[in-house]
Amino acid sequence: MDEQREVKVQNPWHRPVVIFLAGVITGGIIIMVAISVIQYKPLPQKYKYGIVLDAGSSHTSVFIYEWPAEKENNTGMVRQKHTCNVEGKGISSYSNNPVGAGRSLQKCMEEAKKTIPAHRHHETPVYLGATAGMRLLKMENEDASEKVLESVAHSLKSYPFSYQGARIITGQEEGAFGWITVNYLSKNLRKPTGTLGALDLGGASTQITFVPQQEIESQDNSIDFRLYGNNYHLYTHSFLCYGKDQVLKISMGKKMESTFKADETHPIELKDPCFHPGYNLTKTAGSVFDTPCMEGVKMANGSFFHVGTGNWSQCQQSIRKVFNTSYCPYSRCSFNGIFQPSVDGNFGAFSAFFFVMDFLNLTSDSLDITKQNLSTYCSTPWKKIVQNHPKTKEKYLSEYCFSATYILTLLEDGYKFTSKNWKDIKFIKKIEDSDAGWTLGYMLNLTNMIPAEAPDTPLMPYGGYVAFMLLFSLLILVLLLMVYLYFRRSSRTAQKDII
Ligand SMILES: Nc1ncnc2c1ncn2[C@@H]1O[C@H](COP(=O)(O)OP(=O)(O)O)[C@@H](O)[C@H]1O
Ligand SMILES: [Ca+2]
Repeated sequence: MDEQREVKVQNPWHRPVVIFLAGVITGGIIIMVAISVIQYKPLPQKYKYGIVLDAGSSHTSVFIYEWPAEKENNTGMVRQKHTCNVEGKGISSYSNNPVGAGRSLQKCMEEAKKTIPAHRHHETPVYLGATAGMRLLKMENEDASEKVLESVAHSLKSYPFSYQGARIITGQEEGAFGWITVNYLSKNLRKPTGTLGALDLGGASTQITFVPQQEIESQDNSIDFRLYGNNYHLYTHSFLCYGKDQVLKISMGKKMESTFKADETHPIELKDPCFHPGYNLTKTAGSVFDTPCMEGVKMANGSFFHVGTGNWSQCQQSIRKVFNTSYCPYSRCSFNGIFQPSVDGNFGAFSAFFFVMDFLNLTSDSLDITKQNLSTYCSTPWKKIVQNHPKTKEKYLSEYCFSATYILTLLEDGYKFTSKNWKDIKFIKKIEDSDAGWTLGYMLNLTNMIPAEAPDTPLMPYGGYVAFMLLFSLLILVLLLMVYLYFRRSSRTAQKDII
């Protein structure tokens, strides 16, 4: 009996104190895991907002962006929540009525107030960036351009948002921020993979931006960025007056200059291969020559009949005349003496590049097939075109043949794309529900949302962390149980041996 009692006393697992301590340790581990899991659980998502107005030459669009507050420095987190197209023309058309420019924004800004939760209004930045239409107005009439900018600024300040400025952005900014937008949305910026070049076509200017293989020979065309720990050396150029609306005016002006000299009788007929056969509209010379882009072209006046002949190759011949390729002060040029390295890698072509090519179903064929299809389209009678597209605005409809011919000529003769790398051009409108364009990149830059260095990332993702903690604590429990069972068995064996 005495021996048995001694053994019982020697076996520590039978002591209530030890059992109590084991319970406390196990409970402590469970509480520790529970607290750390709850502590690091992501808080319910809080969203922040930003507004950018794209005051283009033809119209103004309001973009509302949204992003989770605690993830603002991660690539691809900002998304487009809402867009609103301002009624009427672009702000540069209000040169004779500047107050009207500010007033035109009202409807869309009221919509923005409804879209963004009221408690976020005061911290939501609003930016307005004006592009080539306002650049041209500034060249023509600086005073009028300032009055228009004052008017839109005054209008934007009357809303409860955080007004951050209304200005004309430079062509380099327009190109570079378009490039940032498409690469941010494609999540290319933190990966070692290549980037996407950006091609933007507007009504009054066009931009080309990409990472070149060759050295950039002109300082004006070079932009450097450090984003997420990577250095980017970009080539960019913006051609003022080479948006599709201005090129249409220039090429019509040039045609008028050459035909109207020979024929003095009024009203004059302007035969145009870029318009469909059967198209015939009376236009005024003033509506063609109302631009500073027509320098050196002899001005016509009065009205004329704009008559379509629908001949694609003649149309291309007439468009080629707007590119000056007679001089180049560098090793290679696109046109008008502007340096351009050879195009390299994939390109996203957006805004009017997309609108036009998508409308004509010309976004996925080889360059040769695209030309053939466009040629057939241009020679289709105007009557039939209208019948086939009763809902499309006739002004847009009448210009698609011209616009697509200009696009092919700009890409092939201007930028030197070939039938080999034609497939590298992707005609895009949106990437992941956000429009391709300069506005997103502009906002990301001004709100410092793209850090120069890669932000620190946790050792493991949240899900992995929770799973790890749970498994680890389960392992400790199992170990404790095994030790307990082992000691219990060995103490029983010891007891039996003694008996
Ligand atoms: N659905 C459409 N079809 C064809 N062209 C369009 C369509 N929507 C917009 N556009 C054209 O896209 C161009 C947009 O240019 P915009 O951004 O206003 O000028 P910029 O960038 O030169 O200041 C304009 O030429 C406009 O007519
Ligand atoms: Ca534009």
